[in-house]
Amino acid sequence: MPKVLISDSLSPRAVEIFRERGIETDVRTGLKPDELAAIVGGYDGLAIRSATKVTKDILAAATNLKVVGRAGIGVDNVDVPAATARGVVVMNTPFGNSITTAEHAIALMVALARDIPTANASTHAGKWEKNRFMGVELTGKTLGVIGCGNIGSIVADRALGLKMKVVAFDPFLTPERAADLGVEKADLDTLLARSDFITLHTPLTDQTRNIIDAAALAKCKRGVRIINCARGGLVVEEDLKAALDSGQVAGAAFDVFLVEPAKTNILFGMEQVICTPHLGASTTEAQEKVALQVAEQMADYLLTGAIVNAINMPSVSAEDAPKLTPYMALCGQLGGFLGQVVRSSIRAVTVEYEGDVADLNTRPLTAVLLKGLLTPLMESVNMVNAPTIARERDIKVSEVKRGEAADYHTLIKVTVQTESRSRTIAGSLFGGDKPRLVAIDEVPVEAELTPTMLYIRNEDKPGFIGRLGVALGDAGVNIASFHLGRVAPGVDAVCLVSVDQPVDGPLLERISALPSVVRVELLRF
Ligand SMILES: NC(=O)c1ccc[n+]([C@@H]2O[C@H](COP(=O)([O-])OP(=O)(O)OC[C@H]3O[C@@H](n4cnc5c(N)ncnc54)[C@H](O)[C@@H]3O)[C@@H](O)[C@H]2O)c1
Ligand SMILES: O=C(O)[C@H](O)COP(=O)(O)O
Repeated sequence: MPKVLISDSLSPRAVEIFRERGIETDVRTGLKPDELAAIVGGYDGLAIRSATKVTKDILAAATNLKVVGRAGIGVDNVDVPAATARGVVVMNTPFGNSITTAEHAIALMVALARDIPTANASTHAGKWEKNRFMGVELTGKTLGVIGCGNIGSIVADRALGLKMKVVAFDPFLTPERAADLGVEKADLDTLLARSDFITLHTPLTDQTRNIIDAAALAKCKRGVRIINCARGGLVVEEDLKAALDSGQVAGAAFDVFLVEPAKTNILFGMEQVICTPHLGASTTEAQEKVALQVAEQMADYLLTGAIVNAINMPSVSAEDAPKLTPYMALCGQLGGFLGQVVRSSIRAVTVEYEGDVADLNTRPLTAVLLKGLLTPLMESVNMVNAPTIARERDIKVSEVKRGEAADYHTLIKVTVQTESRSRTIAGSLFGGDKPRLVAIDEVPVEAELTPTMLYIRNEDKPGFIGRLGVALGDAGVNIASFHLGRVAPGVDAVCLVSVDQPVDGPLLERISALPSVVRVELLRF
């Protein structure tokens, strides 16, 4: 039974779902990195929010870990490349807290416009400073949205409802989508120059880090107000402080900080600054949604292999997972076969999917195939990291799909181009779910791949089969199945022999010395 550790504060729905699905679940929040490292090796899944840092060291200790589930959006607290390298799927819940976070941004904008936190504190203190607080109206004002994805577009929608004008800067926002949303697409400088309020909703990337710095702030309207509910690091906090001091920026509302948990910060104590402790996603509704989603997604993956919302793997629906299972086995075998016979470095891999299989999601199949191909050549390859390893090694991987198959209702043909030559192998499913090899280098040969096999290339001459049988028999090796293939009489032939006993080096040498044998390989599956 798989085991999951919940290491951040998740709604109890997550535990209920894991347990309903038969997954043993422990909840241990607030662990220090060394405490987490000490126990994480015992778990197949790790469910987190933003507090747990899933570093390289934690992943190295997580020897059984198969999946990290982020109940939320940002995965900047997870070392995704390290997880990928170790074959750990990282998944998030990309929509569960979007509305709630957008509402927090709007709440902060309204609070900034009317100075609500300071007025609240003053009133609680019995001061009744009615003349001290003079707000600004939102109607007719311009809101600049930096990053108009899920959350940014909800913020834009709500702001339009408040009768604001919305200008959006997002290189990936199409003009059609901007028109649908009712926002004006603009470049960053235009947004900065026109906005009365600016709200940030991008992930933290190399392009967005410090996107609001002293130079950007200088391009803003004097008296602009800035809201950041996305990630600390998008705004240079020192530059913002200087702009607040000079009056260039009238106010700022921050939910996220460069260093979190933010126990001290250069912006703390400034009257014009509203701060919340990363509460964007903290509503009952959003936390129920993300906990439920992450638990379902992780349970599906651990129990059925279905993959949804993974950052480092193509999706596989629960409906597709059982259909893909026999093809996964076939692809693993085809890749494994080629990986054991190639002799020089691989330049390119082409996978042709024909017939029924062409209608399926083939990306996971290619990933499994690459795993099979690379496993004999290097250590620690799995279907999560195999595509990355192939890319890093400059192996060009391509897929071709054809709805029609010539001789088989479903066919997967793999061509590996090495420095010196190309090799092709093809396989199909017999009876809907039994993997079968059907051709090697265009030579037809129908064979089930079993744990120990001899792959022999030979000249098609009389006497070969008898001599091979004698050699195996003399060594006490029983033939379980024997498959021959040739293009035409007398030309090169292929022989695949499944054997019941181990084949040692001297026996292999004896077989390769037999007349007519061109090459012999011992294959393991
Ligand atoms: N405060 C919180 O509690 C909280 C809650 C949820 C999400 N978030 C954060 O909010 C951010 C946005 O989340 P989302 O769900 O809207 O993500 P999203 O992926 O749907 O949208 C992000 C948008 O940013 C745009 N973008 C990327 N690079 C850009 C660039 N250089 N300049 C301008 N735009 C760029 C993308 O095109 C995309 O449209 C994430 O960083 C997420 O972690 C914070
Ligand atoms: O990226 C997110 O989903 C938010 O930052 C929410 O983080 P949290 O789950 O720690 O509140």
